[in-house]
Amino acid sequence: MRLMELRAGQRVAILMIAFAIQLFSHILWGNYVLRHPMYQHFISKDWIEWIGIVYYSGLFGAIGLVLIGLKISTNARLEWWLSFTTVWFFTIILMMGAYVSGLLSISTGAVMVGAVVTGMMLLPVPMVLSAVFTTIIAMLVLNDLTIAGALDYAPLFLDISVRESVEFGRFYYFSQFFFATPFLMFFIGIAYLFLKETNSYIQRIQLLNKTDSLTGVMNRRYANDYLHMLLEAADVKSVAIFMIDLDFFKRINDSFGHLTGDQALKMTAQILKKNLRDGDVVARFGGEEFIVILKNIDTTYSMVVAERCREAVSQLVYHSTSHGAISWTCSIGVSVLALPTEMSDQSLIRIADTALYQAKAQGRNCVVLGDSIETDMELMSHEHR
Ligand SMILES: Nc1nc2c(ncn2[C@@H]2O[C@H](COP(=O)(O)OP(=O)(O)OP(=O)(O)O)[C@@H](O)[C@H]2O)c(=O)[nH]1
Repeated sequence: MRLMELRAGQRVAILMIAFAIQLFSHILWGNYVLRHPMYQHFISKDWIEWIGIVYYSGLFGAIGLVLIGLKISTNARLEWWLSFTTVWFFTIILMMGAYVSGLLSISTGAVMVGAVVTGMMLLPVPMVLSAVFTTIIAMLVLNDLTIAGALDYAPLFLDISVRESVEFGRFYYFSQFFFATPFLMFFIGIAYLFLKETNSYIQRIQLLNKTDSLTGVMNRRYANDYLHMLLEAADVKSVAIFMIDLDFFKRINDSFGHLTGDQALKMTAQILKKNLRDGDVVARFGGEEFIVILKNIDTTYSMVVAERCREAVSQLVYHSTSHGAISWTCSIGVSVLALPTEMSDQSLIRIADTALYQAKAQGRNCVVLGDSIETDMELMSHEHR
């Protein structure tokens, strides 16, 4: 189950389960401290009882919100109210807890930051931000009242003379640590899941952006970018491209249907990949046209590889249930270029395209090498005109 795909109610439920666990751990802390004479002179019994009532009510409220969150189906209005109630319920109880245990304490700081970040991942951002701004203002006012002497600082813990002892110091910091840790673990866990999911979405989108959905090989945009990058790369000595076009493909579509045509395209893409090295790029350039881009390869070897691809395509057979065995061929135009060059990537493609037309004119199912020097001069004078 992905975090980002959860319904608003489910998100509220996750947040409230964590909150309920946190409140329960605070209640346990209160009961433990109250029962141990050693700690009793460190804490205010009245305040612990007061915050105990708040936390018990919070615990039941959180459980109620979990149940409502899991129960409501997708309903924009209900979801809005549920998220709104959750944000403010969470904020008010946390504010009360922060006041009694110290507005400037480690646990308050950790929860302030963590709650905002996690809240923005799970709940509507404007709601969370409005709660954050209100909390900041409330904290400023409470801090000011504390400084002015109208309120006690961290009233849960007893008076200043006790606060100065080593035992109290240990008790206070251990308590703060205990208050902050479960919250922090939850925040870190949610942030980790969120980042993991975001990264996998980004990778998926990047992949979809550069692959052809039918055949699974790269798309034309990627091929153009890659070729452009190769021509500029300092460590590339030569580039070869094959323009590959299936022969009489219209006939396959017309005689056996488009789905069979699609199968032929997929099988062609796969066999081309199989006959090339890992670093070579195969992309679908148009309808029934593919481009192959190879680097650091000479003309002789390019022709060997192109011939191997042509041969492999001609041996493909698609077994159709209604039409039996279907096979097809392809024509290939090759252009090879030593680098560095003044020539553009588009010129290199045009040379291979011209060679491809020649292959079609020569009867198809063959490989023709483009005359890069002649075409090069022609194209360059064309480009400079
Ligand atoms: N099934 C299928 N067919 C496609 C796709 N894209 C293009 N085509 C078909 O590919 C065919 C290309 O036909 P033409 O350009 O006339 O070329 P051809 O029949 O292959 O003939 P030559 O290239 O001259 O050998 C058309 O019928 C297009 O409809 C596709 O994604 N799937």
